[in-house]
Amino acid sequence: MTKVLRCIDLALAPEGVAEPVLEHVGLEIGTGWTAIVGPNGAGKSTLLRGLAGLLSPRAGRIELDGRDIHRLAARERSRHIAWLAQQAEAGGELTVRDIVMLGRLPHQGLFGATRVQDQAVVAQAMQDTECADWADRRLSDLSGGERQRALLARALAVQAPVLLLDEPTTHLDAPHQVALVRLMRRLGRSQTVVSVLHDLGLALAADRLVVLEKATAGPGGGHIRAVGAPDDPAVHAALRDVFGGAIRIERLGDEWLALPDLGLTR
Ligand SMILES: Nc1ncnc2c1ncn2[C@@H]1O[C@H](COP(=O)(O)OP(=O)(O)OP(=O)(O)O)[C@@H](O)[C@H]1O
Repeated sequence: MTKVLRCIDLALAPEGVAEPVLEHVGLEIGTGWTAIVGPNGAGKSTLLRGLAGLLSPRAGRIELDGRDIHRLAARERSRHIAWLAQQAEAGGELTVRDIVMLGRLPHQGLFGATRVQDQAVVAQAMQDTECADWADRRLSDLSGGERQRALLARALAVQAPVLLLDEPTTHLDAPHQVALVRLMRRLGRSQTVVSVLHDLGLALAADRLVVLEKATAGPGGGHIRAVGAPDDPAVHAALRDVFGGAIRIERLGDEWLALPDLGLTR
């Protein structure tokens, strides 16, 4: 099973943007759950889109177990790398079950015949994201959080060794955020799970954080400020720096908490 993503002196820019927003990215991401964090506009989604093979590098390259991901056939790449986008799709007339079944497409034959095992994988993915109860409803009729869970189920249904999730907790209530964190930790035991997260409290539950820093002036020039485990002091220092002192990081038992430093007096 392929598992290791490696960025080598990588520069990336969104489509149509002249200057790279991220430069000199050197990073190796293997099995486990990795959270990408950083300020708005630092390039988190751009990095994730790059890892998914959706952007051509402006410099350097990205390898999956030593193979340049841009040399993989699209179908092969989509079997190896599953992807949840930041912007939820409307889904048209498709039901939740139809949408989740699309996750099996990279594994199906020429005529897309659904196999018994595909149905079992789809059922499991809907169970893992708690959307089995409304499997026959149209995606377009669901609430924001329900839709997010259905699209997450589609990404899970790919059963790819690499799972890339851009803001997967968007629209989720607290119990479903907790369930998703537990799921990412569980999947990380055998898969390479990478998620962009704004909620630093959730990100500190990951095996590893990648902290991005925005360039001090003007567009472009974003870079990796720190990579490490949630208890790594260098990661804490980087988080405090890139968020301009707006957060405090504290330990509570075995967990690390990131709290907004509101500075309120009552
Ligand atoms: N289509 C685009 N056209 C022009 N600039 C873009 C485009 N998409 C992104 N950018 C710019 O690229 C930079 C990085 O954007 P990106 O979406 O990767 O940041 P991010 O860290 O994910 O931000 P956020 O936390 O706000 O989601 C930003 O300065 C953004 O304005």
